[in-house]
Order: sequence, then C-alpha cells, then structure tokens
Amino acid sequence: MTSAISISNLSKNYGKLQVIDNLSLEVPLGSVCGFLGPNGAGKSTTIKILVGLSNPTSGSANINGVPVTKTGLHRRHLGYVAQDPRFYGWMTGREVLEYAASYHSNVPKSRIDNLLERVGIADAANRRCSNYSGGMRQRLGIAQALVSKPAVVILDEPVSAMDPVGRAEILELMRDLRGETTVFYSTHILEDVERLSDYVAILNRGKLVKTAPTKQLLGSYSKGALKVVLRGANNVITNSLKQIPGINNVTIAEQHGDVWTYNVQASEEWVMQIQRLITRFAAEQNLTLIRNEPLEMSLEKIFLQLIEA
Ligand SMILES: Nc1ncnc2c1ncn2[C@@H]1O[C@H](COP(=O)(O)OP(=O)(O)OP(=O)(O)O)[C@@H](O)[C@H]1O
Repeated sequence: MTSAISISNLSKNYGKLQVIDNLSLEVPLGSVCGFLGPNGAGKSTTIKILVGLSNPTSGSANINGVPVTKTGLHRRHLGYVAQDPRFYGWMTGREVLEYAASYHSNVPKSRIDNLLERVGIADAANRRCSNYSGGMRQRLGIAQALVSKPAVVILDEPVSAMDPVGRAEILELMRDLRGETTVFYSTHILEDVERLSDYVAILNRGKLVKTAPTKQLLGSYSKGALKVVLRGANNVITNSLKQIPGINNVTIAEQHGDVWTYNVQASEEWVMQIQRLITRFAAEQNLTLIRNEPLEMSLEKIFLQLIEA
C-alpha cells in the first residue's frame, strides 16, 4: 500500500447541487499534502466525508487501507482537526487530551505532557478551554488529533485562526510530523503550501484540477523562463544577451554592483539550448555565470492559472 488516503470516484450532492464531482485522489503515505481550492470548491465537504461526518452520494474512500464507512473503523487510523475546533468548555486543555486518550489503549501520561508542550499550550494546560482563543483551540485540536499516534492526520484550514507567529509555529509542527504520520490539510495560504507540502491537490467546483508533487508542479510551469545571474555584467552585456538567438525577452530583476540578475524569456522548447548558449556567451565575455536555471512560477500564479482555465 502506497496511499494513506485513497479516494475513488467520489461525488456528493446536496439536493440538485453537486458539490463533489467524481473525485479520485491518492495521497502518498508519509507525505504532507496541501488540499487547495477557492471558496466553495468542496474541500471541507471532502474532508467531512473522509472523517465520516458526511456520507458520499456515490464513490468510496480508504484511510490507511481501511474503507471509510458509517461504522467509523477507519477513524482508528485518523486524527482530525475541524476548521474551528470546539471542546467541552468546562474541561481544561489537559482534560480534553486525557478524555481523548481514554478512547485508546496505552497512551502514557508523558505523551499528553509532550503534546501540550509540542503545540505550545503547556502554560494554559490547566485552564478551562472555554477561555481559549481561536488559535489556542486550534493548537489543542492538533494535540487531540495526535493523541493516538494516527497514521493520517486531516486538518481543515489549520492556520486560519492563527496570528503570524502562531502560524509559523504550527507550520513548523506540521513539518515536524513528516515521517511520523501523513498530513492532509486544506488551506488558502499558498505560500505555506509551497514551503511545506510534498504534494498538492487542487480542487475547483468539486473537480480535481491537478494533483502532483509540489516540486514537479512548480518546475513544470517555468514555461521557458530562465533566471540568469552574471558577475561582470553591465548595460552593454544586457544588450548582447538580448541578441542571443531564441531569446524573446530579457528583464533585469536585480542589480548589486556588477552582479546582475536577469529574467530571460525563451520559447519553451528552446530552453535547454538557450541555457547552453548563455553558458557559452558568459565564457566568451569573460563573465562569471552564477546561475542559469529555469525560473519557477509561484504556486499562487499556477493556482490562479489552473482555476481560471
Ligand atoms: N450542508 C450543506 N447543504 C447544502 N450545501 C452545502 C452544505 N455544505 C456545503 N454546501 C455547499 O457545498 C459547496 C462546497 O462547500 P465546502 O464548504 O466544501 O467548500 P470549501 O472548499 O471548503 O470552501 P471554503 O474554502 O470557503 O471553506 C458550497 O457551494 C457550499 O455552499
């Protein structure tokens, strides 16, 4: 088995409205997978089906090889954090975790201490969680999801209630979980996905528009753009660079003394040849070629292209 989450031809209708449309998706074991899509794309609906809070109209899904069913057997393999997690307000954070642990065998007390520390709420562990802020509830939710050391953790917009510091801490925690569990999370913050996720899955109007390893997706959209950094450059060199056959456009991205960074645009099919010509050009002009590589597009730009297509 190589998939932690396997979704097959999943559809969901609310009356006449089809919100998930024949979705199939494999989330590789051990990966951190960002689940993206504009508002209303169907991310939360998919997540609710995966955790057993909603039934699909048709199709199926497996978590860690166990079919998602009403009986909820798959939940043994699953930790889940809702978009705005809520707890019994009269319980302290520690009691919430102890209560969650009581549903599983052999959760040592040290694990609860460790989780409280790990999500950054150890200081508030003995306070009633009715007094917790949205960000603190989110952290407690993550700790609760991890109590049973699940094979898969699903988080619905885990950093939406966080301030920038808290967001960075939670991202660090999610990064830390790599190798320990599979993380599948929905978000609108594409910059985080770009930094954190090995995989992305993009949903639009209930349909999967793209799933790929993040690096592969970013690499595949360079579309003939190159980043070239030359030491010893000047305006004359810039003009000569523009004359290289096959180069359509050259813009100066940065300039520090005689180290100039260029964005070079060529036809996609000529990129490798252009890279070779630039290497030769630098040698002929006695320049130091510091960089000569495809310019990756940001995930945000790729996302917008895919969604608007
Ligand atoms: N219980 C429901 N009854 C009817 N329609 C619903 C219900 N729940 C969700 N929807 C609709 O399903 C669609 C998908 O909603 P969903 O919450 O899954 O999107 P999302 O991608 O999570 O959006 P967001 O990023 O805004 O959280 C929306 O059109 C929403 O209005």
